[in-house]
Amino acid sequence: MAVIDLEGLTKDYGDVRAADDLTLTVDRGEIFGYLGPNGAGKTTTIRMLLGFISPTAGSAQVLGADIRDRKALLEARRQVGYLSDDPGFDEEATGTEILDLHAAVKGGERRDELLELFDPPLDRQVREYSRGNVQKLGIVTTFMHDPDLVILDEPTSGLDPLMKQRFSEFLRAERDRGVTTFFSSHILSEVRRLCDRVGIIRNGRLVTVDPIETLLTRSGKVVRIHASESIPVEVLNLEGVHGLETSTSDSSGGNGSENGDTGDGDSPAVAGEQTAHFSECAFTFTGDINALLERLAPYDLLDLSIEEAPLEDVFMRFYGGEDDV
Ligand SMILES: Nc1ncnc2c1ncn2[C@@H]1O[C@H](COP(=O)(O)OP(=O)(O)OP(=O)(O)O)[C@@H](O)[C@H]1O
Repeated sequence: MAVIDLEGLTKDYGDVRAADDLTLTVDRGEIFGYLGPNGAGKTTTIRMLLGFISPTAGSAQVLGADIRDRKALLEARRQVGYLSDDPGFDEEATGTEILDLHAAVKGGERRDELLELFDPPLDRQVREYSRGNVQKLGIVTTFMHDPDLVILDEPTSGLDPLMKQRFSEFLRAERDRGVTTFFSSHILSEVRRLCDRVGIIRNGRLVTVDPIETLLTRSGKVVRIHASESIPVEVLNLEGVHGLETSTSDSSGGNGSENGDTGDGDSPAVAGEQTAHFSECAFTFTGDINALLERLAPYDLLDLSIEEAPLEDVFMRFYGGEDDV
């Protein structure tokens, strides 16, 4: 069942189209990552889903409520937890006072349990809080009424690595209980660790919505080879070799070069002024690993590593090119 359902959702601020024809669904029990750089339209999308601003066009449903139906959305929002990128707590109030207020408005049956995990200094005024403590207080207010859906806008900003880890584990446990998470972020490593599917938004438009594995598969592997002998570069004239960098201690091959995409199937793997041989190389590989190993089999390798490409590379692939990626 779709917990969030966007259909052509669009928002204009004057001349700025902050959200452009967004269509996607988030299913029950899913952690959905909503990735994009600053100004991409993430917060605008979230604010429409919560009814803070109205769409210019299109529609959306949250827990079955049409966001344009004020009464239905208010009712649905009782089951929603929202962590803003700027919680805007009353600076004069203490943590305890803020939690009491939230509990009075929406309930707080999980308050104590959450405070065991995320422990802001409750007796102090929020004005004395560090960014991380504000965030911890925000996490408690978001989950304390045991919502079915949580919408989190950059939820880990300010948290130290230990707290980030704790928050990740907590979100996974919530998912196992059937809680749905819509998680906006520009931090790719945390999306990789946490999310089941990822939507990438850029200039208000959804560039792609994919399972995280698909993004990682598309991004390929980083391959590094170290050989005890010189290998002809032609060996890597293979579909799926990108950004080949070679070096050699061998006098026959020069000192190294970057060859760019080589294995597109049509063009020769090595054109122009590359080394003819290499003893060390690194490249991104989106092709068939078996074909690569077959090519390398005749050579004496000292080391071979095949690692997942950093998600940053995936991001660059979507953001680095032309407008209509
Ligand atoms: N109230 C507003 N009036 C005019 N333009 C706005 C308003 N709010 C946002 N925008 C513009 O809409 C676009 C999307 O902004 P939005 O805050 O949704 O992006 P974001 O992805 O959440 O960015 P960030 O990661 O920086 O929070 C930006 O160009 C922004 O300048």
